Amino acid sequence: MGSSEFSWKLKDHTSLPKGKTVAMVVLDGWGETQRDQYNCIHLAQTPAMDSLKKGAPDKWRLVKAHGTAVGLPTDDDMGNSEVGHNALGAGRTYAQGAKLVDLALESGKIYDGEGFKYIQESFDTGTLHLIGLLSDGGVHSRLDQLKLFLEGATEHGAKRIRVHVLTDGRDVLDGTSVGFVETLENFLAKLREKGIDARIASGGGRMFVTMDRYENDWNVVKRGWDAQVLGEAPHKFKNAVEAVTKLQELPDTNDQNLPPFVVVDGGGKAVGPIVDGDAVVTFNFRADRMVMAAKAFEYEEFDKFDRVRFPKIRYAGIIEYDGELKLPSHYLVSPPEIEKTSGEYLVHNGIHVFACSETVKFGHVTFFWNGNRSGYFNKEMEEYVEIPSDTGITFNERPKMKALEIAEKARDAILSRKFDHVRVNLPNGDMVGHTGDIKATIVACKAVDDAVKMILDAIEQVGGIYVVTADHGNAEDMVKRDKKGNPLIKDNGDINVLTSHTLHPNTYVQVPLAIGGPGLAPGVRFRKDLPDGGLANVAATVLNLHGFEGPRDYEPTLIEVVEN
Ligand SMILES: O=C(O)[C@H](O)COP(=O)(O)O
Ligand SMILES: [Mn+2]
Ligand SMILES: [Mn+2]
Repeated sequence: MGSSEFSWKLKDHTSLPKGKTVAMVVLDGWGETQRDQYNCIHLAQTPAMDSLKKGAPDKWRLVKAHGTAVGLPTDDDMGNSEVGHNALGAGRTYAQGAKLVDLALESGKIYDGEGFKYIQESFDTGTLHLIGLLSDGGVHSRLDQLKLFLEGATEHGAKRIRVHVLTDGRDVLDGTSVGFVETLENFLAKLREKGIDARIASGGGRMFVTMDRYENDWNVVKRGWDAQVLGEAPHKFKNAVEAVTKLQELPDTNDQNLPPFVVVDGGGKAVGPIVDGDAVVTFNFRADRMVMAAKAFEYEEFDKFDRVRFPKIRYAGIIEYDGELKLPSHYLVSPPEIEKTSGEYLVHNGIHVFACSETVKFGHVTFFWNGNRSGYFNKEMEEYVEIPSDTGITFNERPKMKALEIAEKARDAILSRKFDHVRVNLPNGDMVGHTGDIKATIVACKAVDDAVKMILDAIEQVGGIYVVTADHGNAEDMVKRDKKGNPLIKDNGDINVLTSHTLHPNTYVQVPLAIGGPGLAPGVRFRKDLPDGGLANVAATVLNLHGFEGPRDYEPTLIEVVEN
């Protein structure tokens, strides 16, 4: 075989042995920053993670998990699970959805593609519906992209437009949704001045309406379907600003879990249900929380809930959400082609893989890890275990989530000696951090630490190796800060709670990376020459620990072996 021909076979590492069980533990939303009263990791008892830190600098270090280091448009973009797990699994960074949609809108190429031409067929007689997350969070979508697309679509023939908004408060501060809705309303008013019939037709909070993920709770998608397609919701308003303002006043309600509403005309009739002949575009560029809605819009055969009406529409995603399922079949921008991920290399090189998390993060260690592909590479070599998440609650109500159950599965997988690579995501720091509940987040961090301990103990027993890291920050800082890093305090003395991931001014967010275990060969330590290493460097590092060199096109390994 010529040297230019591709082979899945990895080169043997020059000095590191094969045959060690490697536990790959990802702490979701666990960053490193100052240890103050807003740092829930610091406030919690975390002896296992604290002891790993003592290994610095040879066995514990920080890695970048935000911005361009994970393929986001700028270094002012906080990290997130999608780009973090993509980088961890693929060993390289890719221009991600946010960036690809930016480029397609900027160049106008978005309007030349098959996907746009497909929906354009509806513009003469039908309505163009846009459904997605309304904020500038940049994790799932961005308002500036929505505005550009609205403008472009009208220039390319759209005459009647209905926007179905999902309020955020999770990637941006809670309470900001009214402002985003106002901005959009003003923008649509300008389109109306130009003769375009453009309005907001429905809405609801992202965690309660439409944006469920990994099939945790189809009721969430159903609520969206009822409002967007059927024009039915428990709350009816004359306009969306009034809707969001009023609904927020309900007890225990915030932007994330706002109940669904529809906008109605003077006669009480919904202004924008989706009907035969319409076009629908979901404008979130991130897949996980749009896949379920995409299935509802696309699949003829569908039994997840009663759709009542299945209109004959032209549906496109702003991007393709699942390359394996080819979902949706029409899309406006091609997704990053994430190929030859470390997970695929592992199974081609005889490594048995076990991956586990609970539902809300299950796809992170499978779908995202494997380059946005659902399913196994090789069923004989892999086992993916999903522990059902609690549904119908916000996670501050049960902050321990399923951390213990995940750790038990990982422990059993390690002790069974059937697997060489045991990968888990521990969701608590992130999922509870997003609720903004500091007390609950402290409990969450302790639960994560207990889980880490259980996994490290199992690794100890089998003489294995552990790698512990995180995908981005969240629980380590729960307050919104000014540019200098000082907490922003409201007039009434309350803090401005930070529900989103973190991006610490000056240092930016960095996450820990620790290696160790009895199987780690003597002399293995972190290199000193890659201080800017990021999550994408972890894949080659892990392949080394399995006894292989990383592929040549991967970001370099973070470890070296020195003579003792
Ligand atoms: O989808 C979410 O829950 C948040 O927008 C981002 O969180 P994640 O990137 O950790 O999933
Ligand atoms: Mn995450
Ligand atoms: Mn998160």
